[in-house]
Amino acid sequence: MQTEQTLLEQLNDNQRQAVVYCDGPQLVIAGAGSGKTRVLTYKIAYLLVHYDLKPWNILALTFTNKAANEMKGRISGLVGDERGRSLQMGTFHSIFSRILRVEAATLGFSSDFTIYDEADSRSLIKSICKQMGLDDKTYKPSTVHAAISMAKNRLQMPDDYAADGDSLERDRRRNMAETHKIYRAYQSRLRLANAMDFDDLLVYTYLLLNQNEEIRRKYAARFQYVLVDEYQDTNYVQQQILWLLTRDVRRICVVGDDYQSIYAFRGAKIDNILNFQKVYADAQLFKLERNYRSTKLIVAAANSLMKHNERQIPKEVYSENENGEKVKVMETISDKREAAIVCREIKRIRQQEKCRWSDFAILYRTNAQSRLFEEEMRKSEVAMGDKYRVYGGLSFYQRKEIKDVIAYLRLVVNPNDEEAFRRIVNYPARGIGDTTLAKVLDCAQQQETSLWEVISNPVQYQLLVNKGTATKLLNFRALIDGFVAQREESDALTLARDIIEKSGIKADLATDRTAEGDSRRENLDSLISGIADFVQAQREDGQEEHVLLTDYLANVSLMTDQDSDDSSDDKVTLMTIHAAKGLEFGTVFIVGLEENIFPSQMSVGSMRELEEERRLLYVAITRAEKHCYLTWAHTRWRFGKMDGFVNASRFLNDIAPKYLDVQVEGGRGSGGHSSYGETWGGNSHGSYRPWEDDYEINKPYTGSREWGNDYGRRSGRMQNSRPVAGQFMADPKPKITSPRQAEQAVNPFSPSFEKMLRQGGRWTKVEHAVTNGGRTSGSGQRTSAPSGASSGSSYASSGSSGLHPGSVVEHQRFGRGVVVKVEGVGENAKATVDFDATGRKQLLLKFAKLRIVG
Ligand SMILES: Nc1ncnc2c1ncn2[C@@H]1O[C@H](COP(=O)(O)OP(=O)(O)OP(=O)(O)O)[C@@H](O)[C@H]1O
Repeated sequence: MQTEQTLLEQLNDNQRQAVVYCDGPQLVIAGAGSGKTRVLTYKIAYLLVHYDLKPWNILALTFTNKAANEMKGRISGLVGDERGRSLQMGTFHSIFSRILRVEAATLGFSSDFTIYDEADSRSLIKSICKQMGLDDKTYKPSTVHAAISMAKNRLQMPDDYAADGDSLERDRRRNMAETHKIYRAYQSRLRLANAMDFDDLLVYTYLLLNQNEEIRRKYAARFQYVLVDEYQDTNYVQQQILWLLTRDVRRICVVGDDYQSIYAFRGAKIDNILNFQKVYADAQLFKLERNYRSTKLIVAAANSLMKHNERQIPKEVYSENENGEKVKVMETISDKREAAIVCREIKRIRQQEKCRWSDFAILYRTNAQSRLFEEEMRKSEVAMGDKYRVYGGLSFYQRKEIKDVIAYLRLVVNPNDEEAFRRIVNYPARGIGDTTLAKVLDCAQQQETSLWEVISNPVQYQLLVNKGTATKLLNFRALIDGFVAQREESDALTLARDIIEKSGIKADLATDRTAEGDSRRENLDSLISGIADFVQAQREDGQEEHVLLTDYLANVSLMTDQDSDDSSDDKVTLMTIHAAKGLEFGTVFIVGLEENIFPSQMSVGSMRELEEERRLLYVAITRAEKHCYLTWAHTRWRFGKMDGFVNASRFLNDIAPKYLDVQVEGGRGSGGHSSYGETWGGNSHGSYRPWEDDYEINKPYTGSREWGNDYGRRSGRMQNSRPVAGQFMADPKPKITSPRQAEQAVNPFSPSFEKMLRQGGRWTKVEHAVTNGGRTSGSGQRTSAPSGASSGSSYASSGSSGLHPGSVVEHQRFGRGVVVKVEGVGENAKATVDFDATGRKQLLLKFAKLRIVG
């Protein structure tokens, strides 16, 4: 246990001031890496030691359960286990779901309500659309759910929504005019199922506190001090709940960084942090600006990026660490090369600095981008197949076999749970088909009751099924009833084991002798181990003898993205930037810095969204301690074809060039200050000369160019206007998976592929795409005319046609030059060109697209 004195000694001046100020509302703006967690942890310890507050009177809200557990552990270390354990600390959802269970009756729910996850919500919407006769291609469940979720985030209930002209108009424009009716049906089905979705946990907490003054006072009095982490990512409802809880005593401390607000797509409102001092007029502002994590140059680069955002609280984050090296920008010819180069760099740095695999992270905008890196790592010559871990994709709890068992557990706890019922009523198969289920559903709808009620009283609800089906339904009911009866005596572990056995799931899985079947059985074992762990942990925490299923389910359903992260492995991390929030790594690669990927296509039309994308890049850069790389590729495969309109991300132009060391594939960087250009071009790598084989024939490019100006010009004038599908949006719920099997990908430079292109006549289109930086079409037409280019110019094709000594040509990177010699034919056609700025080069025409300008 530490004394107040020793606690405060571990903080810098600004951190200490933020910790000891407890007289009223407080806003702590904490720059990246400035010790936000430390301040929160120590402040709570200080409240316990100096003010002798009782731990249950302190409410601390975090972004993930993991963060809460870590903080609890650290506080216990400072002030002792007993006090640490009793703190009210967790995510908004987990803390408020506990309150809702206690107060459920006031809201007309029973305390055993189920929490529907995203998949449940979508499945329910799908079922409603089906019943309403709406096409689920027009009314995509995910889109409808997003609309409902956003409405809830605005505290707009079905009646408000139906009366809101703007919402109705927007839905009409999207051909989804019936959304308000779906919303109404959705809310009523949730209620019949005694279920709440994630958003409801907040909405009902708000309604509970707002409509019941006595209850509000009770909790306002209980939570004498409220602390909130990551305040920049709170939404409107969360802010409203906090106001209800703190408006009397106003002892609230919010910590956050407006620069790191990246969850607007989930409803987060940066205005909460920007306007905190308006809402709490007497709030004191504290700024933590010293970054302990990164080198000076990384911090400076990140700051320079943020100068381009208008909406912000001004701050000057600084570092007292060493200068370090500039942020490296790597421009590669293709997405495959990008992956190859990143892997090579990881190996080089690891060997040079004797660091661990886990010191590296590859961060991308969307989950789909991980595939190429996985493929590269799995190549035998790269041999990193077991050295990486992908976070994303299907989480453990989303796997079918796990969802099946959880559905049984849910139904036992809350037999009215419609989604659980529908999932398992005929799993394992017991002869209750879709037609029967549809009848039960219709009956429940007409009688405004749950599916369970209908099968419990089929006669009363006039369920019209034949005798055989009625018996099957009764048997199912008896099976579940048996577990319900057992629920009070058995703990969660025993009950889960019994359910797997008696429901027939175990027998069903036993029949599957495939590798897939093995993995399903292993997953079930793992689920059981998880339940055993939970039961054990609860007992160690002094919970009662029987750890109830309700507690386990509440815990599982509120797991957040990062909660199952086991970062103890020594592996390279591959994850989206959203998932990397709050983490730090020695070396960070931020990949795919291209227009329409980062920033995403969805954001480029709106200033606010662009600013959010810029903040996302800020978050990514500030994860790096020592080395930070920004990479982009001239060509990228998407949706099974090469995207030949790739431009560098406009954000590269936002970072002050003096903090960047630009490396162009095949040549030295523009910075000229780094020795890195040498190794990159291939000189000091000995045998590794990446470009000579597949791109430029002669020596690597050794010239320089003005990165900043060039990108400004290019991204400005050659915007890609093609739509990009949702696959490239941020995955709102990144999940952890093991490395997955390599998928088949087409290698743009493989012999067979080239042959295919030549034969299929797509070659011209693709080869233009390779290097002409945004101009389109096989005929050499451009979608937008680059400034200074003559409108009559044409491209040299894969052969040498059109090119002859004396031709004046333009190359995207080397600039203008005069052709000296043309030799070879077809595939092997080469040209020797004297470039004004960069000297003589010999180029393979099939790759080095030259535009003939004179
Ligand atoms: N006063 C201090 N003295 C030494 N190290 C510190 C101090 N405060 C924080 N640190 C260290 O700085 C690093 C960053 O701290 P922390 O993770 O709390 O930052 P953060 O503000 O939460 O960062 P971010 O918002 O970027 O995720 C940690 O390694 C932490 O131990």
